[in-house]
Amino acid sequence: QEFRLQPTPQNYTVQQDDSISIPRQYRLMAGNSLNNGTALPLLRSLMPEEAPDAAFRIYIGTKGDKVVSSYRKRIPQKSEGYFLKIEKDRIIIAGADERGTYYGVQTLAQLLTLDKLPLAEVADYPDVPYRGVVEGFYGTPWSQEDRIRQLDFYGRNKMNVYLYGPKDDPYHSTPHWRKPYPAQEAERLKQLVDRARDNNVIFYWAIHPGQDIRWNEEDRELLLQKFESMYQLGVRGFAVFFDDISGEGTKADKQAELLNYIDNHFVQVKKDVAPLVMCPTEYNKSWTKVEGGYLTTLGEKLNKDIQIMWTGNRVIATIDRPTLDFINPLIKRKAYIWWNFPVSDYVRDHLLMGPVYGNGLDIEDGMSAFVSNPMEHAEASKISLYSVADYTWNMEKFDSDTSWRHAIKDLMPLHAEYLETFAAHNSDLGKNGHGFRREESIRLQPALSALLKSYLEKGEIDETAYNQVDEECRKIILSADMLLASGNENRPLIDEIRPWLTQFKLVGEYGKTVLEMMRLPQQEEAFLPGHAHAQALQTLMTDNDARYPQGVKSGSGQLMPTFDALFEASTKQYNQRFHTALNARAVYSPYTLESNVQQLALLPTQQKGKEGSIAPSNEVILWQAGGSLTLSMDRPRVLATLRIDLGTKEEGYTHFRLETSLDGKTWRNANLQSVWKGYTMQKADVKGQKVLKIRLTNTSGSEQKVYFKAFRLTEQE
Ligand SMILES: CC(=O)N[C@H]1c2[nH]c(C(=O)Nc3ccccc3)c[n+]2[C@H](CO)[C@@H](O)[C@@H]1O
Repeated sequence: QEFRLQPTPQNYTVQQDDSISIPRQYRLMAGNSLNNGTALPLLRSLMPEEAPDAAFRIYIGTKGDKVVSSYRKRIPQKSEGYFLKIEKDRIIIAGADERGTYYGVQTLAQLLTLDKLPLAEVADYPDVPYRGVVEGFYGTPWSQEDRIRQLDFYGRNKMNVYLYGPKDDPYHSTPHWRKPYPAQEAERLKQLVDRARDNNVIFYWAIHPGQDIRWNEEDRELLLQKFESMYQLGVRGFAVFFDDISGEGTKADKQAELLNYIDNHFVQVKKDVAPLVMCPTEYNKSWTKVEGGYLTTLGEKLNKDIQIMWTGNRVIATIDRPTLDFINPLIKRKAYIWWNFPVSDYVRDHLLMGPVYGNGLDIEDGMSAFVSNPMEHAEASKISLYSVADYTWNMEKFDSDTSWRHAIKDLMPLHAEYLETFAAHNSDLGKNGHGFRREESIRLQPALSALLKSYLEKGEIDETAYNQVDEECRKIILSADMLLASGNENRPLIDEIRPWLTQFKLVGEYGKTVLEMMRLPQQEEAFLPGHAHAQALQTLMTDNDARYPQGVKSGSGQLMPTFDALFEASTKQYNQRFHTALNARAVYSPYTLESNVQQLALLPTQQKGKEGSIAPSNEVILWQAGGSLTLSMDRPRVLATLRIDLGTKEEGYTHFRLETSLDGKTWRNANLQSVWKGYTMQKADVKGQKVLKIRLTNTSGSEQKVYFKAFRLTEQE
C-alpha cells in the first residue's frame, strides 16, 4: 500500500521529482512559546543531532514567535492548525498554538519514515475540536500498559482527549466515588496523566456518582474533594457521568445545579482546567421525551461552557445531520458525541474489527467533540480508533475502506494481509439488544450467496463460487496460524484476540469440510467421515472458552450461516438418498423467539443444559399496547422454574399477562410473584407444567417502558 499521512491532512502538496536526504545534523531555531511544551522534546527524539554550525536548519514555533514570523500568513487560522514545509536547506514547523506545532512534528515524524524526505508543504488543522476516546465500557478495564500504549497512539494520530471512566472502577462509580484512590492506584493514574501530557492529550477523569448521590452539601463537597485529589495528581480535565442510573440522581435540575457549582467553584477558579463535560441520563433520542423537559432543563440551566454528551438516536447508533439537528437546539450547544463503537460489552463474544462507516461526512460543524467508546480489548480497538482519528480530523476526505486497511497495516505491518483477512470476517455483532449490526465478509458475500443459492435451489455446485469460497477457507486457516505464530510484532494484540483466532481457524476448517461434503451426498460411505468431522468442529466451535457461555463467535455474520446451511442441505440430501437420519441441524437451539415488539424481536435465545433464556436487552423497551413476546420450544417440555425481570416493581407487572400453552391454541394464565422483596425479579407458578409455548403480553392498553433484564426458564430433570 502506498504511503499516506495519518490523519489525512487538509492540504498536502509534494514536489514529485525532488526530495532530500534526511539531514543528519541541523541547527535548531525554536520559538520561546515552546519552552514548556512537548513539540520540542518530540522533535529532538526524532532528530537527535543538533549542531549550532550545521547548514541545515529547522525553524519551529507558534504564530507569535519571531523565528517563524515570515510564515505567519501560512499558518491556518484554526485551533491546533499548523504549517509544515520541507525545503532543500530547511524545515519549517509553525503552529497556530503549541498543540498545532506538536501535530506538525507528528506529521514530520511520519515523513521521516520514508527513505528520503519529500519537498512538501502541509497546511493542516482538525475539523472537530475534541477528538479521542472515552474508556467508558462495562467489563474489565484496560490495564496500565494498555493505557500507556493508547496514549502514545493518540499522540501519533492527533487525538487530543482521553476520558477515564471505566464503569467497573469502584472509585469512578458507586460505591467508592467519594473516596480518594489508594496510593498505588493514584500513582498509576499520575503516570497516565504524565504520559497524556507527553502526547499532548487532555486527560479527563470522570466520576459516575448518580446511582447513590444525595443532593446535599456533604456529597457536593465530597465530590469536589475527589476532583481536587485528582487535580493534585495532574488531572486537568473533569467529567460527570449520569448515565445508566435510576432514582434521585436522575433529576435534571439537581444535576445542573451540581455541575454549575463545580464549574463556578472549581473549573473557573483553577483557570488551567478544560471545560467540564457531562453525560446526561437521557443520553440518546430513543430514551428521551422532549416534553418531559429533562434535556431542555439542562440546555437552559447548565453554564454555556459545560459540554453535554450524546450517543445519538439510540444507545448504539451512527451520527448524522438529523441526529445533531434534534439534540443541539434542545441543549443549546453543540453535542459532545459519545460514539458507542467499537464497544462490545453487550456482545462480548464478538470482536468488532471492521471499518468505521455510517457517520455523516458533512457534520463537522455540528459537534464539539467525537469520542469513541472502545472494546475492553485495547489493541484490537485501535483499528476503529485509527479511523475515528482520521474521520474527525478531516471528514470530507475520509474514506472508510482506505482508512481501515491502513489501520490494519499500522497495527501489524508485517502481518497486515493476515490481519486484514481476520478483521474482514470479524466485524458484525450478531443479534443483540441494541439492534446495531455491521457488514461482514463483504468481498466474499457474492460468492457465498451464489454457492448457497445454486445448491439450495438446484442442488448444483456453482464451481466459480465454490473455488472462491474454498480459497478463502484456505486463507482463513493460514491467516489464523500466521497471526498465532506472529511472535513479538504485536503480542498484546495476539494475546487479546487469541480465542477468536483459534475459533477463526475452526471456521476455516469447518468451511473446507462442508465444501467437501457438498461433493459427496451421493456416495454412501465417503460422506460419513466428512459429516462426523463437521459435527466435531461444530462442537469445538460452541464450547471453546469458559468466559463465553456459547463460545466466542467468529465469522458469525456470513461465513457460519452459509456453512451451516450447506451442512444441513448436504446432510438432508444424503438422508433422502440413503434413507438415513443423520443429524442435519448445525446450530441446535430448542427455543425460538417471536415478537411484534420491535426491540425484542432481535434478541437471541440461549440454551445451557437445562436452562433456556432470552438474552437481556441493553435498551429501554418501548412495549406497545397489545404487544407480545412468545417463546416456543421444539417439543413440549416440563418446566421447573420461569423467572422474568422487567426492571419494574410489583405494580409494573399488572400491565402484563403471562400465559402458557401445550398446543399453541389454548392458553392458560400464569401468576407472577416477587422473588425477593424490593427487587424487580418475578417468578411464575409454572412448576411441573408441560408447555410448548410461553407468551407475555402488554394488556394495559398503553405503551409500557420496561427493561428486559431477564427471561429465564429451567426444565425439570
Ligand atoms: C452512555 C453510555 O453508553 N453508557 C453505557 C451504556 N449504557 C447502555 C445501555 O443500554 N444502558 C441501559 C439499558 C437499559 C436500561 C438501563 C440502561 C449501553 N451502554 C454502553 C454499551 O453497552 C456502555 O459501554 C456505556 O458504559
